[in-house]
Formats: sequence, structure tokens, C-alpha cells
Amino acid sequence: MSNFGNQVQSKLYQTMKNPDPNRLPVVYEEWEKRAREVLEDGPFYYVASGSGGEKTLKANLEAFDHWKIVPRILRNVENRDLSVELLGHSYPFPLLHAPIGVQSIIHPEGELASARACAAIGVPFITSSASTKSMEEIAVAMGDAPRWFQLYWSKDEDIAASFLRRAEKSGYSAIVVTLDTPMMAWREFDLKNVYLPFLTGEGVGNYLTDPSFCSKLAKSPEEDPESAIAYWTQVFGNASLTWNDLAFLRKHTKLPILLKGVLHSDDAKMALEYGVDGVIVSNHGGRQVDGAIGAIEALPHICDVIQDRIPVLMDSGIRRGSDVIKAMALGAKAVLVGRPCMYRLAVAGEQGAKEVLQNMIADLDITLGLTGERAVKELNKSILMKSNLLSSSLEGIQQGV
Ligand SMILES: Cc1cc2nc3c(=O)[nH]c(=O)nc-3n(C[C@H](O)[C@H](O)[C@H](O)COP(=O)(O)O)c2cc1C
Ligand SMILES: O=C(O)C(=O)c1ccccc1
Repeated sequence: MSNFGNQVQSKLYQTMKNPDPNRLPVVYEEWEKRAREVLEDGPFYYVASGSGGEKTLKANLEAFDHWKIVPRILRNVENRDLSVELLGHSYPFPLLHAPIGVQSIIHPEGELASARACAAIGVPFITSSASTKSMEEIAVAMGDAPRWFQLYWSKDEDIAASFLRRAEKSGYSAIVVTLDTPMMAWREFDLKNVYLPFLTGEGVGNYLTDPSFCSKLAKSPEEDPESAIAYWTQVFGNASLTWNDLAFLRKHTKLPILLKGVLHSDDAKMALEYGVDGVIVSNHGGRQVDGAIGAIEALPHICDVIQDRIPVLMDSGIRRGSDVIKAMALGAKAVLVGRPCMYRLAVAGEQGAKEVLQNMIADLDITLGLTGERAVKELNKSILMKSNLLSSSLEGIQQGV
């Protein structure tokens, strides 16, 4: 029980007495704008854009606006509890850092800066298979802090098994298997900018340090980096996987397995049938199927099927505290934060990454209290109402458009 949000808020107001010219922004949209200023076209659009016509990228944000919070009053909200229990562990906040590859295109310290920021705040970091730094280096940067590993399931089984072994050995406590990316989507901005970071050796840190990967190369990656990257493009994904292949993962790890990229109720049923430990409702931030349903729209349908038998997490569109409240009221046990962390990382490295998480948690804590709730664990649909009035159209009305 605490009032974390009030403390962060008063500290921020205090700094106004001595205005700091280097003060970092607080407003989400300003961070995005600042990131645009510091990043070249290639990396900026790699992060910010969606696939195809970006319909799903937009749907993710709009779909949050269809749910409105209906606050309660007079319920003693002086101290609040943001903690959650997931897969046998207790975490202080219901946030995790989404798995995001190639962070070196955004900041030279890349994943190490993000991982250190997470460790300092107490937010689990999900290391991507496509990190530029290796999972072991990230683990060292985090000390004992909680971390999960995201698996891109390589076509080469030895590499997939080796990744699982390495993750277990370096202290990751869960495996997130991303299943919406057997191949990269049609990403118009990256094609326009002719930008694919892997071709210049970004995002392949786990592969170049992998004994199974390296054993398949005629020459070491140092001697012949081009051939190593060419091999990576052949083995990165595996579009032939089916539900029965999940047995392979079970055979190679004792860690809990969560499936990331679940949007269809029938897949939620299959996830239960196949005995996985959790699902993450996600459309990959609108970066894969353009035209896919907004993740928060899919969430209640998935939760209806899962019926609390395994944890349901969600991502794609989490920008502020109220988004976390809506997702949890609709049944998510925790949420993953993606792009907001990247914009802050671009502008201010580790400090930026820390501020984004701290401010989002503070916003969540205060909004929770103002909603009349004391514990995120207890949130449910009773504080939500479905509404067709979009906030974006309200903005239009206010601005006289
Ligand atoms: C630049 C970038 C790289 C990403 N890389 C990965 C990845 O390596 N593995 C993965 O499972 N998801 C990856 N994602 C998807 C995120 O985990 C998450 O689903 C998405 O960012 C959520 O959308 P939002 O950031 O708009 O909220 C990536 C997203 C971005 C923006
Ligand atoms: O860009 C992405 O969305 C992503 O998931 C990815 C896929 C392969 C390597 C790095 C990132």
C-alpha cells in the first residue's frame, strides 16, 4: 500500500521552483516529437510506423477511447496497492517492458539502458531474441532484477533449444513465445526508407553469440559477418509451426511459457487445451496484420474464454495510466509497455527510460485512486462503460473542427 503517484507528482511540481533547462518532457506526445528530432528517418519510422496503411496502429489507440471509466466516490483511496501476482511471483506494479529488438538503432546502449532502468524501478524487462546485446549481457546489467525472455522460434531447432537453455541459465523466469511474426509484415515506411537494421548487424546479438548458430557457419561471424547475417535471414523465423510443436518448447524448458500475439478466441481455447501458462493479447503494436482488431477490443473476448485459468496480459496501445486501468478492468493481469519506452530511450537513454516507467506508474496510481479503487488486482468491468463517443472526435469539437 502506498501513494507512489502523489510522491512523484509533488517532486515534479517542486522542480518548478528551480526550472531546469534540460528538464525532460512529461507529455507523451512531446517525447514522440523529441524522438523524431533526434532519430534519422530509418530508425524513427522503424519504431513508430505500423504495417500497411497503419489501420491497426491507429485502431489500437482508438479502441481504448471506446471504453470510458465511470469513477466512484467516497471509498477511502488514501493508500493504494499496485502489486500483482503472476506465475508464482509477486511484482510491485502491473507493468512489464515489452520485448523490443534492435534497440541499438535508438540509443548506443540499447537494451542495456532499458534493462537497467527496469531494474531500478522494479519492472520486469522482457529481453527480445532480436536484441543487439546478448541475453547474458542484459542479465548481468540487471543483477537479481526480474526478467523474462522472448523467443523468436528459429527454423533451426538447435538454435531455438539453445536460446531456451541460455535464458534459463542466465536467470530469466518466463518464456514469451511471439507467434504473430513468422515473417516480417509489409512495412511501407521501412521499404520506402530502404531500412532493415539486421542487414547492418543490429539486433543479431543473441545469434552471433550462440554456439549452435555459430557451429553452422563456415567461418566465425568476426571473420565473415556477411555470411553470418545471410544465415540469420534464413533461420530467423519459422512459418511452418503448428500447435503440436509446442511440445518441443516444453521438452526444452521448465520455465513457464506464454504465447504472445493471441487475438482470436479460438486460439485462446487452443492455448488452454495445449496447457500453456499464459497468453499475451497483442497485435504487435500494429506492426504485423494491418487491419487486425485493436488489442483492447480483443481482450474481453479472450478473457471470456480463459476464465482466469491462466494469466492474460496485453499490449498494443498502452500510453498512459488510464489505459492500464481499462486493460486491467477488462481482465488483463498486467500490461506491456512498448513504444513509449523507445521514444524516451532515444531522447534520454537510461534516465529517459526510467522516467517513462516512473511517470506511467505515478499516473496509474493517481488515476486508480481517482477512479475510487484501491488495488489494481481488484479492478473489474463495473468501472467501465462502452461509449461510441471517441475522444478524438471530442478533440475535434473542442478545437472547433
Ligand atoms: C521497434 C519495435 C521492435 C519490436 N520488437 C519486438 C520483438 O523483438 N519481439 C516481440 O515479441 N515484439 C516486438 N515488438 C512488439 C512489442 O513487443 C509490442 O507488442 C508493441 O510494441 C506494442 O505496441 P505499442 O508499443 O504501440 O504499445 C516490437 C515493437 C517495436 C515498436
Ligand atoms: O520489428 C518488430 O516488430 C519485430 O518484432 C522484430 C522482428 C525481428 C527482429 C527485430 C524486431
